[in-house]
Amino acid sequence: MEKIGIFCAGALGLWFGFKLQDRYDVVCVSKKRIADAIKSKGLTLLVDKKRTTKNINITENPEAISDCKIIMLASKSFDSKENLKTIKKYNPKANIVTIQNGIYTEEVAKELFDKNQIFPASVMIGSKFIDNSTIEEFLNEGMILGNLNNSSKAEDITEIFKSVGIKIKISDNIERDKWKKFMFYCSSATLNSLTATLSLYEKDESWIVKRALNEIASVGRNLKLSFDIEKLKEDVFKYAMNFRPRQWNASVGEDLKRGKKTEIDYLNGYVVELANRFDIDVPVNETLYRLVKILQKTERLKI
Ligand SMILES: NC(=O)C1=CN([C@@H]2O[C@H](COP(=O)(O)OP(=O)(O)OC[C@H]3O[C@@H](n4cnc5c(N)ncnc54)[C@H](OP(=O)(O)O)[C@@H]3O)[C@@H](O)[C@H]2O)C=CC1
Ligand SMILES: CC(C)(CO)C(=O)C(=O)O
Repeated sequence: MEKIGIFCAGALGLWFGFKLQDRYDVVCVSKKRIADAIKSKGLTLLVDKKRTTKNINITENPEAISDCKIIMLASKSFDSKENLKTIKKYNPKANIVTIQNGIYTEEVAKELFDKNQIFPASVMIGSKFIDNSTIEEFLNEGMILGNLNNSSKAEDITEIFKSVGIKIKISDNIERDKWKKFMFYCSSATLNSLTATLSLYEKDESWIVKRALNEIASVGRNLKLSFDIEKLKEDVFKYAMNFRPRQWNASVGEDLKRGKKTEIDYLNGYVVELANRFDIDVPVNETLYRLVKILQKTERLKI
């Protein structure tokens, strides 16, 4: 049986660990506070107020990933480089699934690993911490997985996820699908993080979503992308206008509420960085970016 490692399992990584351990040999590597809590109480998943608790294999020792065939990197983007180096140290031949929002982690992974070991995923599953041993699923629209080299391994990994009931599709162009999520995040999820809005189709929200997407497309036109950024922009806008979550706690907002560092430098901050490179103005993305940075400092949203 394939052994699967969830490296740096937090809100989303633990969700995957919870599902995958039903059929596979899974080890989650987490911070000590989380590993200790789950070892003593089990991991509880809350879905629509229903609680299920399971015992999962969890440790804070990174060596535990050394015999895993598949490793899901589940840390935040700002930790990607360091954690990919740790994976390389303990298991240089592993197949690595990257679930980070944004497009940065795969860039680093390509520098450290062979392309056919990297399986980028775009995840539309929302999970947040209630406490160190309890997570809540608040959104489940499934995920898309792809690979950087044509290989049948992505299909095998997809089957593993499917076999435990995870909604998953295989991508015919994972660069496009990662950008799709990146554009949705920067235009819409950052807005949810700042305002708690659930209604992107309303006048004020759609005004921001549209302009943020136009700016990202203008930046994207300067890059060598393998897809039509104008079409993707239209697709993301349509998706956002039809998005009807009952609950939505975007991760940047969750981090602001907890007084934790956010991934904004790799989201709207990355749009700003690219725009500066090409001398383009991206005022809506830059404002969203700077607002998150200010809130990180003032802790105004901290509960
Ligand atoms: N949560 C969600 O709904 C979604 C998240 N994503 C993406 O998934 C990624 C993970 O997000 P999320 O689960 O919310 O983030 P979390 O912060 O909840 O999880 C990451 C965990 O990794 C831990 N960590 C960091 N370094 C190490 C290490 N060396 N050893 C052990 N643990 C470590 C962190 O600890 P500490 O907190 O102490 O730093 C944290 O507990 C992000 O890139 C996000 O963009 C994508 C879709 C949805
Ligand atoms: C929950 C979801 C899918 C959209 O906001 C997400 O990617 C995140 O918040 O990190």
